[in-house]
Amino acid sequence: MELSRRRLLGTVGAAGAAGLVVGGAGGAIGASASQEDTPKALTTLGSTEVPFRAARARHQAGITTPLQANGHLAAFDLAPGADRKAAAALLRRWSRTAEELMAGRAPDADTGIALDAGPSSLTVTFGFGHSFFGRTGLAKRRPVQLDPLPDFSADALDPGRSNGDLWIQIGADDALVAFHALRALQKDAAGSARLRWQMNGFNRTPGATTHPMTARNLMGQVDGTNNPKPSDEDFDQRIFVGRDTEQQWMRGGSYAVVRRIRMLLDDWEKRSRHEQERVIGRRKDNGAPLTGGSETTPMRLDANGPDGLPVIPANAHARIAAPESNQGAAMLRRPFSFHDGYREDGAPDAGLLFVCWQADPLRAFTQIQRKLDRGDALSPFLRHEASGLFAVPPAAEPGDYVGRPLLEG
Ligand SMILES: C=CC1=C(C)c2cc3[nH]c(cc4nc(cc5[nH]c(cc1n2)c(C)c5CCC(=O)O)C(CCC(=O)O)=C4C)c(C)c3C=C
Ligand SMILES: [Fe+2]
Repeated sequence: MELSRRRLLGTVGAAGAAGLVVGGAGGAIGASASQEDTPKALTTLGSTEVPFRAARARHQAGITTPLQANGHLAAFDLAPGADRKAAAALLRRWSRTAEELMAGRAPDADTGIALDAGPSSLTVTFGFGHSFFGRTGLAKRRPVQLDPLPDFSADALDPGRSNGDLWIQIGADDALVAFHALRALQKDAAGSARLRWQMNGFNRTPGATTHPMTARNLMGQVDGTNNPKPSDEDFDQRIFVGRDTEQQWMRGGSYAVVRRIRMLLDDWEKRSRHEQERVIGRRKDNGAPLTGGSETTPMRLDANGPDGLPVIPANAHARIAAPESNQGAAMLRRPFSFHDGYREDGAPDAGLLFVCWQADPLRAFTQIQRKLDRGDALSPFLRHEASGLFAVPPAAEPGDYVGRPLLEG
């Protein structure tokens, strides 16, 4: 089976370069598994590889990488007695495993879960939580940006599903590839760290729509339209830590805020489409602002209707969260939807694993969430149930592991 996977992967480069698409993913994989002697090229979905360390980018994969269809978020706490040296050894193991898996190679003593599949845009991203620094004797190297987030009035946070010493974000366009990575990394942690919490998410599968589109969330809204774009002049400055940071090990890194936000879908779905659109300030069908145009047309926040009232209501989510309402603050939102079955009252336990990226959480997430907390029309339909804040260092240098400048610097 190992030989088969390697032979398959050997065809990836040629297939990918030629943009060859071999039917659906299931078809290609099914055929290869049953006909070991005649390996076929992987689909482009399966063969797409995201480099563990990009040649020019300093940041880890999984921040500006396009959203994948499957995601796992996991937080670990160091085991009692595990010190800085043990943490360094764990990050070394994790980095090696992540690099192998992202290249579509099986790690040692593999479970076989992802056999036959290519890398499928797998990304693995590592971060450090506030508590990590005290436990490893590195309190002096803890960035102020990791100071705990303030309490918000609508918070109903579960501490057991919040924060943690170490955080991993996994994304892949194949569910087995994503789970395989989660298992491999969890096994690597044995003896050094134990799982604190773990959450599973999903997004639309690439190829499900006629052309690439902004994702929809479980409320049915086009979500992600007004994200900062890598082509924006101030993108790097907003999302990645700059050279003037006190903690040089974070230069080129970013801060991730993670929130498990349950949606009160029974209440939401009772509202008319017109009401739902006024809650956000954008149309549901194409994501265009209520002031007209297409999805990418800027909102006209100063436009009034014939009744003299703002066309985009004063409490519309997109208005309150916009940089214009927040002294220019912006973040890169990169969420996964979640559905964890049904609650006792029959309501879906579903919503958004909200993950956002910024150079400074105080000036981005906290600034905006404070504003939303005071009068966002969307808030009555949401419950913030878990929260985390993590320092995500830059990518490892070749031959190195993520976080070495912190752990050995
Ligand atoms: C603190 C930050 C934010 C939280 C928490 C949040 C939750 C949340 N948002 C939606 C749905 C939409 N959000 C949209 C825009 C938008 N949201 C935030 C911030 C938070 N959202 C920002 C900064 C923006 C961009 C504002 C702008 O510049 O225009 C939109 C509109 C489309 C878009 O631009 O993405 C939707 C829809 C949900 C469902 C949710 C919690 C579950
Ligand atoms: Fe939002």
